[in-house]
Amino acid sequence: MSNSFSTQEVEQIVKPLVIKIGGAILEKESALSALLAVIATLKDKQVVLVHGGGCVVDEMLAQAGFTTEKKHGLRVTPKTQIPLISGALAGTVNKSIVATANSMSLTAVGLSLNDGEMISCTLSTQDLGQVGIPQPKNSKLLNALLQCEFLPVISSIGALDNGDLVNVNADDAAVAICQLLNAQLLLLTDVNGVKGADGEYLTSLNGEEADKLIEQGVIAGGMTAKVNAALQAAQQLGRSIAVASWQSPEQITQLLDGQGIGTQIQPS
Ligand SMILES: Nc1ncnc2c1ncn2[C@@H]1O[C@H](COP(=O)(O)OP(=O)(O)O)[C@@H](O)[C@H]1O
Ligand SMILES: CC(=O)N[C@@H](CCC(=O)OP(=O)(O)O)C(=O)O
Repeated sequence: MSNSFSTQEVEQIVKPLVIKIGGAILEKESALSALLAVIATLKDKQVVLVHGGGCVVDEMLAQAGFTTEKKHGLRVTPKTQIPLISGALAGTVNKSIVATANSMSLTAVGLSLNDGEMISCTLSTQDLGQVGIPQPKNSKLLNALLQCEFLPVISSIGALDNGDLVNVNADDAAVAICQLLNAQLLLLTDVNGVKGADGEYLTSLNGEEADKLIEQGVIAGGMTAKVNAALQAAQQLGRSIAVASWQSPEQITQLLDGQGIGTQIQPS
């Protein structure tokens, strides 16, 4: 009997799905559970979660009496703040997502970028302190975990070749994990996608349009880092990357059915 799937559909089915969640989901326990409940229904799909937690870092730094600054959506990270930032992201946030997932029988495993040498980092040249630029390195650990049906949950703390810890923007971390696995990528945030100059959500966005909107200040803050990360992934993988909301996790099944959700960031 011949099957009726196109090559593209078959690729879509067998590729792992990397889902990046922004930190704000952690402030809404029911949203995280709702997302994990949808992931639990994707029985034949290998899923990897990459998470941020910028808002948790903001709170912890403020509590410790530190001020913090962001440039183009990236946190300036003095070396002295690394213990606190890595403790927040690779510790508190990562362990609490893993615990919530395991309470829902998802058999999650908490990791950071340097575990199993998945991702190597170099220091950003943008004068940001201990901020890392991630590159895919070794997929053995992730492939083994996925084959054994674990749900990997990855924080955006990485390391340089000399062993120093670095803070990586979580959208950049998700792109590197996606490249490592040649996976599909979905960037989930607290809004329904990227808004254009008229304040309406865009269904599609290419590099040229994005540069203009960033220059005009229409795309700002954390959305700048996200759009730049998505453009890089779209360009490298030769396919569009969705930016959508974690507030509507049921959209994931639409994405897997080949429908566009949120804003599709296009390769140029
Ligand atoms: N053009 C834009 N369209 C949508 N959101 C934008 C835009 N420009 C800035 N933002 C802001 O970016 C935020 C998402 O970025 P960020 O807070 O870093 O998300 P996450 O933590 O999910 O990575 C939105 O909540 C919104 O306030
Ligand atoms: C270098 C850099 O900016 N690192 C980010 C890492 C966390 C993150 O990206 O969190 P969200 O996805 O919730 O924004 C930070 O310190 O906030």
